[in-house]
Amino acid sequence: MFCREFAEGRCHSCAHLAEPYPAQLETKQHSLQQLLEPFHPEVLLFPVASEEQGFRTKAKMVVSGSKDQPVLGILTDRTAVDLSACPLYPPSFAPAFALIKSFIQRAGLTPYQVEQKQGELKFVLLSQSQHSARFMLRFVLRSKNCLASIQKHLPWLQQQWPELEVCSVNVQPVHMAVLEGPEEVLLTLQDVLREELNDIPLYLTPQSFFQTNTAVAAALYATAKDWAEAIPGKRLWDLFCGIGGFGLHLARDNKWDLTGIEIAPKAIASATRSAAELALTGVTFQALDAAAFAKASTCAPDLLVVNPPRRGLGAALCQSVLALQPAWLMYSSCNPQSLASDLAMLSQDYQLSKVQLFDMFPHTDHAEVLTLLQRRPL
Ligand SMILES: C[S@@+](CC[C@H](N)C(=O)[O-])C[C@H]1O[C@@H](n2cnc3c(N)ncnc32)[C@H](O)[C@@H]1O
Repeated sequence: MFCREFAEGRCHSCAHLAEPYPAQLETKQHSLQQLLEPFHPEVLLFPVASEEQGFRTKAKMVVSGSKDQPVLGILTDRTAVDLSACPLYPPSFAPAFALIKSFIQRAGLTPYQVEQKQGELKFVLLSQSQHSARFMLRFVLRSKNCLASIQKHLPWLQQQWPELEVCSVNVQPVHMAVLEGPEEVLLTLQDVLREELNDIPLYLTPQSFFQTNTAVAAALYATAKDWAEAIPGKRLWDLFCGIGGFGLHLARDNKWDLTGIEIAPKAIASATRSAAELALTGVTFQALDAAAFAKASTCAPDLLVVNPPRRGLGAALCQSVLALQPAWLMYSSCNPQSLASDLAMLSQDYQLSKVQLFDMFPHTDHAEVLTLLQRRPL
């Protein structure tokens, strides 16, 4: 894949872009094998490859430059690098970024300048449904000072860009490297972007997590469903369920009674909507802290699915899992290091049965890893 910003040394986000993709995958698999060697995995499957470009369906752009010449991309050593032609995004993103820049000019949105603590527009966040090709756009602002201007000019943007389905403003007043704040102001009638993976409807909302590589996420959920098919039992928990990707795939044919737990209420509303659309019975989604839920539970599921943020499960939740003793544990991780720390605790009672790498983040050192663990015989 050719990238001008990489070739000319301005962007280093894809650290391994110069290596042929098969070699990148081989290196990642080798690192994973070494990292998980102490846990003696019974089966280490071949990695699931990604498309080499056009796979990233979610963009987080720092806005810099000026309101007349905005730059969407990254800031390295205080230099603005425009990434609106980044080949990681599908081809439909470049024209969308061009429209967003015109909109910034029209609405007079001054980019936030970190050094001077001046300006309003911090980030632009853009997601696209690969099912409908429609977009969700979010402006992260320092305050609501520009809100009226955004509202005034939004009909122009919608007219130019009929695929824009959801638009909102996030208010992030704090001067620190936090991407978004708690307050979200919805500007369109639609508040969800419908995605569909393996015939499962998923509803993306402004403040809910969704995977960055939709095609690899589809393969990940399909594999999780496959692995779960051979597992006996009825009770399934999906902790850190987000908008329900894992749980909904597994519960699709009503084999499992599913409890999905997630901290973000909007994500829980999305997951509940999908379950209703699929007419699933025996499914509950609740907005709760996963560790508190597990600690307060006395009855273990037969299969526990976990997909925590980068920090992993941590000691408290691992202790709850060891106390509950579910027969099977499926752990999907976006951070092999925290996965290994958690496995160091869990492996006292669990055998690592299967491992597979899903290359959600090509050209980087990051990897998504799906693992299946079975409780050792008592
Ligand atoms: C890596 S994402 C996985 C989401 C989902 N499983 C998916 O496939 O899209 C981690 C999720 O954990 C949620 N989360 C973070 N802290 C949490 C907590 N303490 N309890 C429950 N959920 C939490 C986040 O909101 C996010 O949706």
